[in-house]
Amino acid sequence: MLKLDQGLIAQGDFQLRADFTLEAGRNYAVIGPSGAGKSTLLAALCGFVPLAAGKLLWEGRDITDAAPGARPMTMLFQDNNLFPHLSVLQNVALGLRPDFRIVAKDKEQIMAALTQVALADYAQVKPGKLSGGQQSRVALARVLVQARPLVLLDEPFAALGPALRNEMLDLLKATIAQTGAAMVMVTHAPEDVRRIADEVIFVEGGQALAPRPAGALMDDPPPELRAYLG
Ligand SMILES: Nc1ncnc2c1ncn2[C@@H]1O[C@H](COP(=O)(O)OP(=O)(O)OP(=O)(O)O)[C@@H](O)[C@H]1O
Repeated sequence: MLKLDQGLIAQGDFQLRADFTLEAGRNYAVIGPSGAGKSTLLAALCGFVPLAAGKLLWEGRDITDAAPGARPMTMLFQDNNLFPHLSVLQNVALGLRPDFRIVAKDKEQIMAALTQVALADYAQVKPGKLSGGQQSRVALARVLVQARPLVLLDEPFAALGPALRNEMLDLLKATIAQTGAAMVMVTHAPEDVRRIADEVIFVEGGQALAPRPAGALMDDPPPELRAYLG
């Protein structure tokens, strides 16, 4: 589905090599030490950082130089990226129609996404009136309406307490699974890996290793991963 072919990502003096394929509908966790390059890897996949070498292929099509908005993926940002002056409905609508030209069918789709995240009654409310968990659910609804085949998340829900975080991760997994999208999530928490991931991309020593099945890897981690997990 998404192939990073002999990829090299450079940020100043920092370099990260990555060569792997992501399959449709799978959930991937990206883990590794602080500063190893997890965020940089995500930024390169979604086009905020160009590849210094190598190619990015989507179903065989070269998207190495495609602009972020032209890629088959969407990103859920840690801070939710909600606009305070817009209503919940308008914030979600931005995912569908950046020009706000919403027709009846779009509104139905937005309300369906808000229903999925249990916020249908909050469509006209401004984000500032919502709790942290509710704000995260608005951001998730915006991802859902975009219906892209790949969803990237960089430490989502980090601002939430443990119980709410787990609730959000479960909701995320269930709703994304309904769309059939694959998910790539950066996380620092081993328990998130077990909760959500089919496979793990371990980033360390200037390399993003190819995905490995999560259960087996976490049950019997290789020495570098064991050192990271502590
Ligand atoms: N804009 C930039 N210019 C130069 N170097 C950068 C830039 N952004 C990140 N880096 C460097 O790239 C390296 C990887 O950073 P990155 O944030 O991707 O790591 P990370 O694994 O996500 O870390 P953390 O777990 O702490 O968030 C670091 O050495 C960082 O200093």
